[in-house]
Amino acid sequence: MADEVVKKVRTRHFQNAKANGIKITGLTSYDQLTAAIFDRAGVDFLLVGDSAGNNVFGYDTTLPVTIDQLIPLTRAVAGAVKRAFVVADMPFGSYETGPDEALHTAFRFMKETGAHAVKLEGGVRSAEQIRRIVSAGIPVMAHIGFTPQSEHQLGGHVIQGRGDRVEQLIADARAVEDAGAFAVVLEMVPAEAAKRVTAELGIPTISVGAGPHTDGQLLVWTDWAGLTTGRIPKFVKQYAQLAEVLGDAARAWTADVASGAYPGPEHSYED
Ligand SMILES: Nc1nc(=O)c2c([nH]1)NC[C@@H]1CN(c3ccc(C(=O)N[C@@H](CCC(=O)O)C(=O)O)cc3)CN21
Ligand SMILES: CC(C)C(=O)C(=O)O
Ligand SMILES: [Mg+2]
Repeated sequence: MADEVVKKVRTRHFQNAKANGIKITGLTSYDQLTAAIFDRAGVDFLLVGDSAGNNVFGYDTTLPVTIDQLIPLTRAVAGAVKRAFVVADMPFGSYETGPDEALHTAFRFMKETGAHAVKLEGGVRSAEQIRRIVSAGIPVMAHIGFTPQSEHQLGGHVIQGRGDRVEQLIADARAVEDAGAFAVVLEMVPAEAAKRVTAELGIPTISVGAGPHTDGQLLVWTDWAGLTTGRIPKFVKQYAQLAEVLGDAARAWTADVASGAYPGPEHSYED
């Protein structure tokens, strides 16, 4: 039987979705098993986030994550999808010094992983980096509002764009659109601020903790699936309780091995 032909998600899908009022969905993914599951379920894009720092490597923040750590994870995700659009997150320290460094990093992800786009943090401060990467033919997803790579400067996990500071958020949004980003993630901003940005921009907005009035939604998969055991943000809705499921399985297995219930004859080989 011939392989099923699937229409791949492209940047134009993001644009068409905004034009037609169809919501865009994204989850993070760091491995081929979850990538294939989310792809088959119809999630539009998979972000190989530097949140791998917390979720794969066990760091407290995303700051220590390197390009060399993310490349094999991104390759695994890109290799596992048939339809989803794969975005490679550029880690802290891989683009801030200027457009040359940013383009060099973007080239590494595009050549070595099979990702379809890159993402980097920052609005006005990252506009020249975005412009240079886009000029080389690489789609860029921007990320403004709360930007985890600057959490020490921002003073922790603080909601951005409240009150008067909505003007800075709008300036950041305009700067990334003007620089050529095809979409922009808004993280931890008030719903009304995200609504204003969404109305004022031509490119789609993706909310992660930015309320319902954006063109799409994104969550960190381990938060969303109840695998994260630490503090999870208010904006997360858990769609499964994987930590509980796996903990129960591990306890049942341990007990079965202790009692001799596992392995049974059906799990053992004949001579
Ligand atoms: N999208 C996203 N960004 C992150 O930076 C992030 C995640 N998800 N998930 C995993 C960890 C956990 N993080 C967080 C971020 C915020 C809160 C939190 O509780 N925030 C408060 C609002 C901020 C405050 O006033 O402290 C909240 O009520 O949501 C918790 C964990 C950071 N990490
Ligand atoms: C939370 C999203 C936007 C992210 O950058 C990540 O997972 O690394
Ligand atoms: Mg990130």
